[in-house]
Amino acid sequence: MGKLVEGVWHDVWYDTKSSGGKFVREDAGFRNWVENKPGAPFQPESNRYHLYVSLACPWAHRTLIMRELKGLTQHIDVTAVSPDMLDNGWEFSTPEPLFGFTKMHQIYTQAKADYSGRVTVPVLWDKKTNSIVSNESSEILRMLNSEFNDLTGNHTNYYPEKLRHDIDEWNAFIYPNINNGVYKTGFATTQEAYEEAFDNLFAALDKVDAHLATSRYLVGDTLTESDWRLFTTLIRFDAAYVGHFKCNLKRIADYPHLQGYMKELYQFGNVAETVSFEHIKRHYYFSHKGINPTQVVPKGPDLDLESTHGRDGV
Ligand SMILES: N[C@@H](CCC(=O)N[C@@H](CS)C(=O)NCC(=O)O)C(=O)O
Repeated sequence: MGKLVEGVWHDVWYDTKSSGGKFVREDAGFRNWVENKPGAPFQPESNRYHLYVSLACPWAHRTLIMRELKGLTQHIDVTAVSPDMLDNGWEFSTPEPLFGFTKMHQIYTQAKADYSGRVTVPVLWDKKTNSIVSNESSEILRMLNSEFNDLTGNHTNYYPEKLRHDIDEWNAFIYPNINNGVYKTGFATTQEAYEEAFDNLFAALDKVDAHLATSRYLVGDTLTESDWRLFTTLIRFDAAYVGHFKCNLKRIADYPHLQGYMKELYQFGNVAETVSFEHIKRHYYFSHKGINPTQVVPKGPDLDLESTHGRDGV
């Protein structure tokens, strides 16, 4: 774990001292867009882009899901990093295919030799300009959702115009309280910061569970990007966050509606193939030595994800 400072790798853990024990996530550094319009520098083209992900990472996972849902698997290839993120940050267990690099920070300095900032996944790489289009998953998600439609013929829209208000509202609620809420709970270094994040997280899960009692998905009966953004945290919850991040008031399996909802999304299309509990458990329990010094990875839990989700009547 570390960061680049003017192109040089430094091994440093997150600074929580300057924020009273609270974990504060840094903004992404590359914010360009693939756009299907004349003259745009990043055009949607088959085999032009490469997606670097971690199968453990919830932010990267949502881009991987969108790539599947939008029929982009034969147009955008993927490289997954090793689940172990230690002194060198994210690494490749075998050299990655584009340059033969063994470390993710080399991809960043290949794009910008004097880059300063954290080296995060996902990264959408452009083979044509030899640069990073974006390392912000929420924006990569939108590009995959809409900009490659002419190429794939897949016009399913997970961010439709008429539902944007509700989708934006759910995203604004779920990101700080749930997606990042589990990290704020797990990375807190004071009792107060931990308890505040913990209370906030479970209040948010209670609210979503109650909503799902009468609503098939977050926004009525249409599956939207908000569902996929929530899903990647839910699917990691019982396997990693309950134990490793001490998010242990309840498991998702204890929630009457969240559990069935999560199972329905898991069973949707090829989504199950994007989920790797091996990477998820190994990454969290093995990489965060400050939290789990023995690096022992738990064998369980036994998750029941294949049985009927029971959501058809909602
Ligand atoms: N804003 C980014 C956040 C991505 C992110 O924080 N990814 C984590 C993995 S789950 C990471 O790569 N962390 C490495 C680090 O912070 O040094 C996004 O959503 O794309």
